[in-house]
Amino acid sequence: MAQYSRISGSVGLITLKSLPVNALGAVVRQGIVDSLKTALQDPKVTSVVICGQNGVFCGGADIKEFGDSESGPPLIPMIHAIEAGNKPMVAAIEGFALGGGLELALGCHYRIAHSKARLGLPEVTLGLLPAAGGSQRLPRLIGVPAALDLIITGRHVTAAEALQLGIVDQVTDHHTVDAAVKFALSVAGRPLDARRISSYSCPPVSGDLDALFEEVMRKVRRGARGAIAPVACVQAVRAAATLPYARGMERERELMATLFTSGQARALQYSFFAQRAVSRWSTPSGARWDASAPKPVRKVAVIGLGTMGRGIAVALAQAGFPVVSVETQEKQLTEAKRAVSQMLERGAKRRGVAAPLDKMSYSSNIQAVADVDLVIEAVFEDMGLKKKIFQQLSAVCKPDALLCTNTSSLDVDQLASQTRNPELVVGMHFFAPAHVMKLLEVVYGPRSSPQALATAMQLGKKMGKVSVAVGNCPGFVGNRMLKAYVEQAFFLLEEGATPELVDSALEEFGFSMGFFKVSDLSGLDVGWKVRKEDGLALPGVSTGPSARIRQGRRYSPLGDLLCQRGRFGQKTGSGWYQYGKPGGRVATPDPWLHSFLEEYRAQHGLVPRRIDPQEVLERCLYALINEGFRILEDGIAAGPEDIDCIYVFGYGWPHYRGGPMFYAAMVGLPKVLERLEHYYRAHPDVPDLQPCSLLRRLVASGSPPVQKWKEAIKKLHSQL
Ligand SMILES: CC/C=C\CC(=O)SCCNC(=O)CCNC(=O)[C@H](O)C(C)(C)COP(=O)(O)OP(=O)(O)OC[C@H]1O[C@@H](n2cnc3c(N)ncnc32)[C@H](O)[C@@H]1OP(=O)(O)O
Repeated sequence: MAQYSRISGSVGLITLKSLPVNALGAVVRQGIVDSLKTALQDPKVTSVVICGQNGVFCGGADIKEFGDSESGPPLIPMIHAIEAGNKPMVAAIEGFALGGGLELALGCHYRIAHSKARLGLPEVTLGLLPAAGGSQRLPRLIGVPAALDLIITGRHVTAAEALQLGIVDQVTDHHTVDAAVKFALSVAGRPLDARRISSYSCPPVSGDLDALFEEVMRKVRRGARGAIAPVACVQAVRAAATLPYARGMERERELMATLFTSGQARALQYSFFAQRAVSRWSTPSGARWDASAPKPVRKVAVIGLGTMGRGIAVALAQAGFPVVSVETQEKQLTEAKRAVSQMLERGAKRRGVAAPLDKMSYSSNIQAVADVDLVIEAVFEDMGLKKKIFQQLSAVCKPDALLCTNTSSLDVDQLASQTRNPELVVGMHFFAPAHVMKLLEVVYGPRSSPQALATAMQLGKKMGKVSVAVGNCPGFVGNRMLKAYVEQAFFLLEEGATPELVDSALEEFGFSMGFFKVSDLSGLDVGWKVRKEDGLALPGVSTGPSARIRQGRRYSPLGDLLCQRGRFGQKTGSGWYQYGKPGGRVATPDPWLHSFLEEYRAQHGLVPRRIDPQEVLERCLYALINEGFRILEDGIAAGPEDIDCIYVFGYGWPHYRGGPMFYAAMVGLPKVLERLEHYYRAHPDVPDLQPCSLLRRLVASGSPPVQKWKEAIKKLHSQL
């Protein structure tokens, strides 16, 4: 709702009231329309202030209402009525003015912001554009280049930057509504024509306007990789720059209509709520986020300063934690100190703050962690080494310290069993580079206490990560699913595809890099080492029937064969592609590799066939999705939102496709099932293609929408 009152004798005060962020739902819009009418009709009122309750101006349109048929007064005429009003309207901005919230403020004649407020038009992140006049008013107010920057990126600006850009008229450190009322009293009776932004022309740009838009559009298309909203944002701003306001608004409406009904907007809005849903974690044993208080964490340690350890230490220091970093190899320690300081300085420069160098301390002695509240072990993926470290930590640390491992796939419970307090052991699986990547898998073992899980989840949140609680199994969620995808990519090469064909299909889908390019970048030797440890990559079985079978199922030794030839990817100058020189970064197709594949197929009696991009997508993505269903069935992830966040924030799944499980729901579960059945018939020696029983049961129960899977899975489990 919106509450109306009159204060200071002559100021009408409209307060938006809709917890938690005063979103502009139907009831709020109705309240504003009614309050506005009262204020404009009351002869005692000479000016009006619009504010929000609880220190928040407005978080924008109510995203929860987007799928529903529209009810209540529409936003655009409401904002026009505010702008057209004959009494000065002042927006009192505290907390946030985002999306429709900022558009509402832009309809006002003046804007006063608290110094801690943040403003922005983040609609692009929801697959939309600022379509309540924002794309037309903002460029008229602050100019085309600055408006393009804000609208295309969706970034929030501080009140200080908003003042500098000309979005707000005044910034206050005091009570914002009081300041706005005082301001409203001072402007009462002043003419308003020059304050109505819709009547402005965009300030002229220096240089050629067409050239500017062409350049921006080129950049946006390159960066968007198939996302349609950023492109529509540019088109809408171009309309503001080239058309009268009314025609610009028509263009804004047309573009919005296309976006609004697109699958991309639905996916991004799903993702918005999924990110919030994963913070409300639960485990199969009944532990829950709202019943488990985290332990206080004041000081943290990182063990091992390789690439991962350095990134984790930087992320912790940037989040304000004092960090003790332990590295026993002196040479590595010296290098790491320099690298960590550089990373902190670069990050600080980018964010315009002081580098938190004073948060870091270093040691080559594990005793240095004696007084910390939480340790993150980040040494090599070697179970023997990790076990030894956990034994040492258990002896050295405070008895109530949380011991975490950054393992990407090893058994967290085995490590817990090395300690005095296995309930205080959890996995914190970061993604490289750990100070950049948003994802954190928090892995609970069978003995991890709810409090340990809650503490790691909260630490992740403080580090700005999307933290997802997952159960303990080889590869957890992300890497377990990836295995099925990688396997299909190899099999497709055996059957006739090239790395270029597979990669271009995946890149066309929206991944920034296809699997083979990623593999060259991260180093083929990484997977080879794991396969050797798992008993898959065996020396001396390059021919005969056993060459392509391991542990009773189809196996492709192609990756192992490249590694045996020293082709580790970019670092050696060749892998699935060639790079000209070791360390080269530009992938070019490699004739040697093509001949090698031909010889390999001939040697193993494989008759190559034409493979189309659709098959690449179906085989790679549906195999991965099928494993996702198995993970849900096993209770390793609590719901599809958890898997989707993991893939969007950790594995480069295109954000505008929501994540693999959302994508499966969009494609249609019956279709995913039918294609998996088809491929499993063709490849009965590939168990990953055998449709999982949960997928079958969801299809049999009518393929509920993805938001209802959690409920459906619970019901299906209870029927077993
Ligand atoms: C014609 C179309 C015109 C306009 C289009 C739009 O306005 S689209 C909406 C544009 N606004 C946004 O994109 C803002 C989205 N919200 C946020 O970025 C953050 O929520 C915000 C406001 C910065 C607050 O962040 P904070 O970390 O403090 O809280 P949290 O994100 O957990 O949100 C709290 C709960 O509020 C719900 N919520 C937030 N914004 C909206 C919204 N616009 N509509 C509906 N609900 C919203 C959010 O889901 C949280 O609820 P929960 O039940 O906990 O999930």
